[in-house]
Amino acid sequence: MSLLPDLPEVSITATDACVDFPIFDAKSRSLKKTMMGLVGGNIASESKVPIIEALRGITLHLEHGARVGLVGHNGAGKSTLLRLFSGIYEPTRGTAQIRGRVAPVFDLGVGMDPEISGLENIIVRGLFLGMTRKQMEERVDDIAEFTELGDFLRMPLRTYSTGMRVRLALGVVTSIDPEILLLDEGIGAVDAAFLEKSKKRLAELVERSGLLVFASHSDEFLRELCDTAIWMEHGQVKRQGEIEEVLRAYKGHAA
Ligand SMILES: Nc1ncnc2c1ncn2[C@@H]1O[C@H](COP(=O)(O)OP(=O)(O)OP(=O)(O)O)[C@@H](O)[C@H]1O
Repeated sequence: MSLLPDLPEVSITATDACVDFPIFDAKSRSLKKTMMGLVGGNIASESKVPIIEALRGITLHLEHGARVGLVGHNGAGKSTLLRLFSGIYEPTRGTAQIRGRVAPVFDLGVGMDPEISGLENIIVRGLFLGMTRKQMEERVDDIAEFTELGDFLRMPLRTYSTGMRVRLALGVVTSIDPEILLLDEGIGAVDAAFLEKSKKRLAELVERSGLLVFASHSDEFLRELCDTAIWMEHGQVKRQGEIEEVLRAYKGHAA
């Protein structure tokens, strides 16, 4: 962590940050022959062990009020950037300073226990996202109603279908009050009517979050929740700016 003075209360500041993944069990000969594709990070092959340079030279500053969409091809570095912002990854080189309470929403199922009931999972998942037990107890009835799961909320989570689990997870996630909300797309498993209902709650969640970074392949969702965007390519920031402008440049490049 670097010592940067006078940063606002809620902010993300990265300076020349890199994240490398050394791959110890790769077939290095075939890797060297591989052409650089459109998809994926950069593979450095000068060293004995191939290194995937998932993020390279990331320099950016985001403050309270920022609503930033992340776009880019598969493997461009969007999820790795979100993990860097959440503190899950430390930069291999450079610095990343995160100020504020972070709610990382990457995998809706993380933090859920299959053996306990839906109601108990609501509390546990809330704690995992940085809420207190008291806050979650105050919200549990509202979340229960939103999920429309009825008596199933008293059944162990392992008895739920995928869509039922997503309903529960979305109910909890959209009830929290984060300072920094990091969203990775992954809410496709619910039926259309429930998704429509969730969009409103998601929009309200974003409204009360201090700072949002949202990785998605859906232009519609990005436009709904974000006003600026970052286009990632091969682990680098290719473009950053107003959302329509970045989407246009990204789409133009892909065509
Ligand atoms: N744990 C890991 N170990 C090794 N390489 C990884 C790991 N996580 C990501 N990578 C590599 O880092 C690069 C960036 O991956 P990342 O998951 O950040 O991409 P993404 O933009 O989120 O892609 P997608 O749109 O497919 O989710 C890719 O080349 C990927 O192979």
